[in-house]
Parts: sequence; C-alpha cells; structure tokens
Amino acid sequence: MNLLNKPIHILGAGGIGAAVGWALARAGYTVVLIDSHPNKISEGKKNGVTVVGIGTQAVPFMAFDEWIAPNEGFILLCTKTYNNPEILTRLPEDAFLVPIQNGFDAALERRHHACEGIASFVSECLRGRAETRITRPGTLHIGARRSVTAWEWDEIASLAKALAKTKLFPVELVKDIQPYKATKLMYNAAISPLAAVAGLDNGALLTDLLAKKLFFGMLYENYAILKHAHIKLARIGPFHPDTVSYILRMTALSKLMAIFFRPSLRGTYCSMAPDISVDYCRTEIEAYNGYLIQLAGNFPCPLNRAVLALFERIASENLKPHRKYLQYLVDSLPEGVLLDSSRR
Ligand SMILES: NC(=O)C1=CN([C@@H]2O[C@H](COP(=O)(O)OP(=O)(O)OC[C@H]3O[C@@H](n4cnc5c(N)ncnc54)[C@H](OP(=O)(O)O)[C@@H]3O)[C@@H](O)[C@H]2O)C=CC1
Ligand SMILES: CC(C)(CO)C(=O)C(=O)O
Repeated sequence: MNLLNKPIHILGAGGIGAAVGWALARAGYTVVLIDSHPNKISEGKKNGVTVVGIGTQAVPFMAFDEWIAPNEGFILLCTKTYNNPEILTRLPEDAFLVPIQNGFDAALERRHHACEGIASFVSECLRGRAETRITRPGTLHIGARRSVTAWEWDEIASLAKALAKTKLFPVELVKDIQPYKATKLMYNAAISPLAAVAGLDNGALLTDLLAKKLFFGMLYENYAILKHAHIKLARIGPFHPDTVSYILRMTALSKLMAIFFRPSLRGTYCSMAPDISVDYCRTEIEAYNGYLIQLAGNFPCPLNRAVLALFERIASENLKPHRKYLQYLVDSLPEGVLLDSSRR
C-alpha cells in the first residue's frame, strides 16, 4: 500500500504547513489543511493557499474542531509544539505521523513515530492569513527517527519524493533525521529566544554587539551540551557544527563568520517572535532551551537557564519584547560566563 494514494492531512496551515501543503497540492496530491484560526480557515476555503511571489493553490481547509483523524494516510504535524497536547489526544496510535517542528517535545517523542521532517527554509505566515512568504531558502530534510521496517522506509522515501516534486524548497531524504534535528536545535535555541525577546531582526544577532556576544555564547553552549550528551550532529548549511564551534573559539574568524552569515539571516522570520509580541506569551521555549537544560543534567548551561528564567518572567508578567532584556540576560549570568571567544 502506498500512503500517498490517501489524502494527506496537514495540521497547522502556518509558515511550514501552508508551504508544504501548497507544494504537495501543486504536485497533484490530495491534501487537507487543518487549522484552528477561523479567519485563516474561511480565507483558505475561499481563496486557497498563496505562496507570495509564486502563486495560489486551491487546497481544502477544515477546522481542527471538526477534524476526525483518518485511518490511513500521512498526517503531517506542522503546528507549534505547544499545540501538541490537544492534537496528540486526537490521533490514533497507528497514525503515520510526520512532525515538521523545531525542538523536542517529550510527549511527542514517546509516540515512537517512524519519520520526521526538519525544515531549514524559513516561511512567514501572518496569523489568521492563508498566505505565506518564504523569507530564506533552505532544505527540508526527511528521514527516519528510529529503526524502520522496509515498508516504513518506502513510505518515507515516497513522501520525500512527493515533497520535492514542485521544487518550492529542496528536499533531502536522510537515513537518520536525529542529527539534523539536534543541529537545528543548536541554532534555533540560540537565534529564536534572543531575537524574539529583544524584538530584533534575526540579522541583528550578527550586528548588535551585545546580541552577538549572547548569540555566539549560546551557540557555543548548545554545541557543548549536545556534544557532552554524545548526540550526533549533521551539517545544515555551509558548515558542520564542529567547524562552527571551532570558528566560535577564534575571535578573528568568528568576526569574519558574522560578516559572512549576516545576509543569510537579515530579514528572515523568527517563528518565536509573534508568540510574545501579541497580547499573550506562549512559546516553544520548553521544547528548545528547556529540552537542552534537561539534556545537560549536571553539565553547566548558565545561558540556557537564564533564557528560560527570563521567558518565565515575560510570560507571567505579560512583558513585551525589548532590547533591554539582552542586558538583563547578561546581568543575570554568573561572572565570567560570556568570555571572549579566544579564552574558550
Ligand atoms: N516558520 C518557519 O520558518 C519555521 C518553523 N519551524 C517550526 O515549524 C513548526 C510550525 O511553525 P510555523 O509554521 O511557523 O507556525 P505558525 O504559527 O505559522 O502556524 C501554526 C498554525 O497552526 C494553527 N494551530 C494551532 N493549534 C492547532 C490545532 N490544534 N490544529 C490545527 N492547527 C492549529 C495555528 O493557529 P493559531 O494562529 O490560531 O494558533 C497556526 O495557524 C514550529 O515547531 C516551528 O518552530 C521550523 C522551521 C522554520
Ligand atoms: C529562522 C529560525 C532558524 C529562527 O530560529 C527558525 O527556524 C524559526 O524561526 O523557526
């Protein structure tokens, strides 16, 4: 049986779900987009999904409240991890679930699903709109997250092939997705909280001196935690994380790297930013920095702890993003944590 002969259900018609749904529908697959935002659902039903600058594609939309999980076929999970609890209770045990999410959600991990996707393209879908804009090109890695049967592998490979057909983003099929997921976390857990809490563009993490110091410090700490836990890492982008960590230890080289990477971060979307800039704060911080702290155990992770504590404060006091929180973070760190890279 090929699962692609059944409708592909995509939960969450946001930056990732709308782009992936668009690509599959345009390639001729039967897709259903399920979302919880009334305006997005009515706009999607009326006009379909638009990828800005590329085109509009008709795709059936459905409200999550009315959704019944199908018995067969792929279910792509493209919501934020904080929406997982309500979704997981509605999924049958044997659903062929394929999450495309950042971070590690403990409840999701326990499902022991076969396949996962890691998106390195960046796509911005405004809240309540069935329209997304790809703000940075990048690969979608698709692969197995545990040992799989021959049938499961064939399904994973056919999904990757289907996703690649329209060439909206490059797709790479990989045997083991875990090193890609861990590497993406190394980057996300540095970029997202800093840009979101300071209200800065991702690119400013390489121009604003204080932001850059914290950004490089977090990248290095995240790498050290993952290495200490013996987690395998993979190359996403031009360098393997081992090379990134080497560069971070060399002051002159890291200055050069900042200049080199600036254009690729400038003007890109940060998916955590809208989660604290509206009248509530609900973020994926637990699945990013919370997970890294758990993984670290007794291994020192002062930056991640400071970031998590700040986010708890932002949420409980309903604070708005501001650059002053970068200084707040620095002040809350034990002395000597943000060493010059040459002293690491
Ligand atoms: N955007 C990006 O460029 C990237 C995102 N990621 C990751 O991908 C995941 C998705 O992010 P992103 O696409 O940005 O998210 P978005 O916020 O753009 O989209 C999520 C959508 O899911 C909807 N939703 C909420 N609850 C449910 C539910 N129970 N059932 C169905 N839909 C629901 C949301 O509605 P409402 O707005 O009403 O909550 C929203 O429309 C995250 O883990 C993110 O970290 C990874 C790489 C890049
Ligand atoms: C752009 C980037 C890397 C920022 O963390 C991202 O993946 C996201 O916002 O979801």
